[in-house]
Amino acid sequence: MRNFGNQVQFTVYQQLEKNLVPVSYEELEARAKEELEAKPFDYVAASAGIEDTARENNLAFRKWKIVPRMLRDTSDRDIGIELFGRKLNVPLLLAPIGVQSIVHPEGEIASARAAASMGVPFIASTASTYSLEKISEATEGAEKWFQLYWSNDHELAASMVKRAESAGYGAIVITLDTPMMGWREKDIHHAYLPFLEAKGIGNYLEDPVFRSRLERSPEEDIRSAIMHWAQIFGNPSLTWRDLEFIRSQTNLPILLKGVLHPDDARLAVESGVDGLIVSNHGGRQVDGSIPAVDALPDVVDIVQGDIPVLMDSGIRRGADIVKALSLGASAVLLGRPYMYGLALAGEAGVRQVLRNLIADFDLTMALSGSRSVDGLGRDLLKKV
Ligand SMILES: Cc1cc2nc3c(=O)[nH]c(=O)nc-3n(C[C@H](O)[C@H](O)[C@H](O)COP(=O)(O)O)c2cc1C
Ligand SMILES: CCCCCCC(=O)C(=O)O
Repeated sequence: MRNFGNQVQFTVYQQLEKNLVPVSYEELEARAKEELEAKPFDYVAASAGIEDTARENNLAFRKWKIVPRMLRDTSDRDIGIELFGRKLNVPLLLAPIGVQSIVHPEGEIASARAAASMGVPFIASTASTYSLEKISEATEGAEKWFQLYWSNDHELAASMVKRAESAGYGAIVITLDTPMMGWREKDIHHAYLPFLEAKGIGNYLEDPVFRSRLERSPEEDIRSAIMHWAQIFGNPSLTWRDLEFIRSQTNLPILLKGVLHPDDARLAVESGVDGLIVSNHGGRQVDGSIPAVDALPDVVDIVQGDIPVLMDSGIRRGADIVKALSLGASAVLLGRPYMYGLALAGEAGVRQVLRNLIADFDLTMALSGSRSVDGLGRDLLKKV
């Protein structure tokens, strides 16, 4: 994408087009809170424990300061990157987020379409409302990845991976940090989990292995299907050795999401995976864990460029992307902000969130003295 973030042009655009969603993240969240019922809003917005990690994910970005460079001719810019042999318009993907229909009936279909229209890969969650095939059909030809929740039924995990490969997904993201859900006090208070409704496990309900485990079809007996899901969804017994099993199921690139410790990053490289996503799941799993952006430099250092390192957890503005890339991330994943855009205005809302973020990134990169993502490095940052 070239020269996207001219603020004067953007202001003209805002005058011509209706502003569907607030520009500021804080207002976006506040408006989503007004729009949604308390249970789904809290499911999206809240995190584990006292939510220190969720808060610090954002604050940690603000401790890294950009030291902009001048007189570097940033008139002609390109924010594109190459990842796994494919060109991306921008170093940004939509993070896997399950059960999106709790905020908008079109759920993942709307988000994936918005992402496709901006050239941003969508990462479909195992826990999607819509099946991975339906998401793929709705965005034919667009780059998208599949995120695997590795259930304790290995045949089911293999089936999900095969389905993703047949449906045209370009990479498999295995999420490691959620073999069980974290202690999320608001959800426990509301006694709410979206997976206890049929739409919450939509992608599972269309899986042939999942269906083969049920005595009666989900159409006949949805309660038993949900109870079965509750027994199989997580697998805390997994170890590094188990990765060989998924590797044997697919030739697609495999990324591990949820790595924070440099020793795990080393194990990941040794295990032969193709990429890492430094993430603390938006603070939803281990409250008190290190902010993702603070974990990033040590992971990048230990990986030494052997495989790409992506990151998420706390990306809110263009400066956050500039900082993550300067610390060595190849790309970042956007989470909650797009869910709020979806809640407020469906596909168009997600598109506007993306448009604003990408323009902010392009502009901030240029004003920091870089013409391209390659120009971003640690020399541009100071931690205070
Ligand atoms: C409502 C919600 C559902 C999520 N569902 C998934 C999921 O199904 N799979 C997954 O790997 N991560 C999931 N995540 C974590 C995101 O992929 C991402 O790591 C996180 O949102 C980043 O934090 P941020 O949104 O605060 O930036 C979910 C996050 C939220 C907020
Ligand atoms: C696969 C079962 C749990 C999905 C939880 C979705 C999720 O990641 C979240 O943070 O919520």
